[in-house]
Amino acid sequence: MEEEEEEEEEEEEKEVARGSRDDTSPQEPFYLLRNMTSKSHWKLLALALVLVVVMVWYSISREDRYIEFFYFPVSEKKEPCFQGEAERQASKIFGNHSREQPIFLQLKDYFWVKTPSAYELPFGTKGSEDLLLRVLAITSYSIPESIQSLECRRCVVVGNGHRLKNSSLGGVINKYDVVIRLNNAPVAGYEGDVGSKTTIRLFYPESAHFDPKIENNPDTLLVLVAFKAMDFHWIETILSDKKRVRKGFWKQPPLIWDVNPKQIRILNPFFMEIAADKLLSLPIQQPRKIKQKPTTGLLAITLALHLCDLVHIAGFGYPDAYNKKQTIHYYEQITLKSMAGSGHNVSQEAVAIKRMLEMGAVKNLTYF
Ligand SMILES: CC(=O)N[C@H]1[C@H]([C@H](O)[C@H](O)CO)O[C@](OP(=O)(O)OC[C@H]2O[C@@H](n3ccc(N)nc3=O)[C@H](O)[C@@H]2O)(C(=O)O)C[C@@H]1O
Ligand SMILES: CC(=O)N[C@@H]1[C@@H](O)[C@H](O[C@@H]2O[C@H](CO)[C@H](O)[C@H](O)[C@H]2O)[C@@H](CO)O[C@H]1O
Repeated sequence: MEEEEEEEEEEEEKEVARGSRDDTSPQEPFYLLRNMTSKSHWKLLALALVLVVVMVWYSISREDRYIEFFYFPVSEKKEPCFQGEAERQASKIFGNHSREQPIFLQLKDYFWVKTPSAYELPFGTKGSEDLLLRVLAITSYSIPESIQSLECRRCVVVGNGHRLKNSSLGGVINKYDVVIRLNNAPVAGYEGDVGSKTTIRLFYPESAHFDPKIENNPDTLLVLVAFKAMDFHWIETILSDKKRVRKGFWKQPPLIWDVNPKQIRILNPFFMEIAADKLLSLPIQQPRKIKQKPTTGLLAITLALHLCDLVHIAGFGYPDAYNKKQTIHYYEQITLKSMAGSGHNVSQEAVAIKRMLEMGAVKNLTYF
C-alpha cells in the first residue's frame, strides 16, 4: 500500500515537471505553494508592484503640477522693492537717457513723424521703416494696465539654462509681478522648476514656439526681437494672413501661428544697441561678415532694467568651453556646439552679468 502511494507521488511530481498537469489546482495546496514561489510568479508580482508604485507616483506628481499651473501663490513675504532702484542702477551702466526710450515701437514714431534711426537691424530700424509701418498698424505698443498700475515692479528674467533643472524654483518664479521668458523655452511639464506664469516672452521667427497657446498665458505679451527685415515681413504675413515667405530664415519659422495681434509688441532695437555697446563693447556698425550680437537673455536683462524696479535672474550661465558634453538647456539635450556660428560670445557675456551681479543691479536665483 505504502509503495503504491509513493509511486503515485513520484508520478505526480514527474507530471508537474513535464507541465502536463495543472499544478495550481486549488485542491492541491502543495503544488499551489510551489508554484507561487516559482521564479516567474515572483517576477510577475514584482512587476505588478512596480506598476502600482509608478501609478501612485504619477498621479501625485500630476496633482502637484495641476495645482502649480492654476494657482499662483501670493507671497506673504515679498522681497523689499524700491521704486526707481533698477533705473538708478541702469543709469550707471547705460547712461541717463535710456529711460526716455519707449520699450516698444509705436506707430506714431513711424507715421506722422518718421523717426530716423542711425542703425540698421538689429540695432536700429534704418531701411525697414515701410515694413515696420505695416506691422505697427496691426499691433499695439502699450504696456498693459496690470504692469502700469504696479507701485513697484518686481521682475524675474528666466534664462533657458540647464541650471534650472531640478531647481524647484517654479513657485518662487510665479510670485514675481513680471516673469520674462525667452524664445521657445517650455513651461508645460516644467512648472515645478520654471513656474507657469509668463508676462513677457521675447522671440524672433526662428525661435517662436509652434504652439504659443501651450507655453504662454492668454495675456502674455509676445515681444518680437527683429534681427532682419524679413522678421517684420513674417509677422505681417502671419497676422494679416498674407502669402508666407519661406526663404530667408536660418530655421523654418511657423507658417500658421495662433496668436491674438493684441498680444504682439515690437521691441525697440535701442535695447539691443545698448546691450551690445554698453554691456559687451561690441561695434554697432559691423562689416557684413561679422555679426556679433548679445544673446536674447542679455537683451532681456537690459530691457528689465528699464521696465522694472527690481530685477532678478534665473537660469543664466553656460558651461566652460572645454565642457563639450554638458547640455545647455533645462528642456533639451544640446551642447555648446549648437551655438557655434550664432554670433555670441558667452564668456564675454558672463563677465557682463557678473559685473551687474557685483554692483547689485540684478540678483541671481540660480548659481553663476
Ligand atoms: C542654434 C542657435 O542658434 N541657438 C540659439 C538659440 C536658438 O535660436 C533658440 O533657442 C531657438 O531655437 O537662441 C539663443 O539662446 P537660447 O534660446 O538657447 O537661450 C535663451 C537665453 O538664455 C540664456 N542662457 C541659455 C542657456 C544657458 N546655458 N545659459 C544661458 O545664460 C542666454 O542669455 C540666452 O540668450 C538666443 O536667442 O540668445 C542663442 C543660441 O545661440
Ligand atoms: C545670416 C544668418 O542668418 N545667420 C544665422 C544666425 O543669425 C543664427 O544665429 C541666431 O540668430 C538669432 C536671430 O535670428 C539669434 O540671434 C540667436 O541668438 C542666434 O543664435 C545662426 C544660428 O546657428 O545661424 C546663422 O546662419
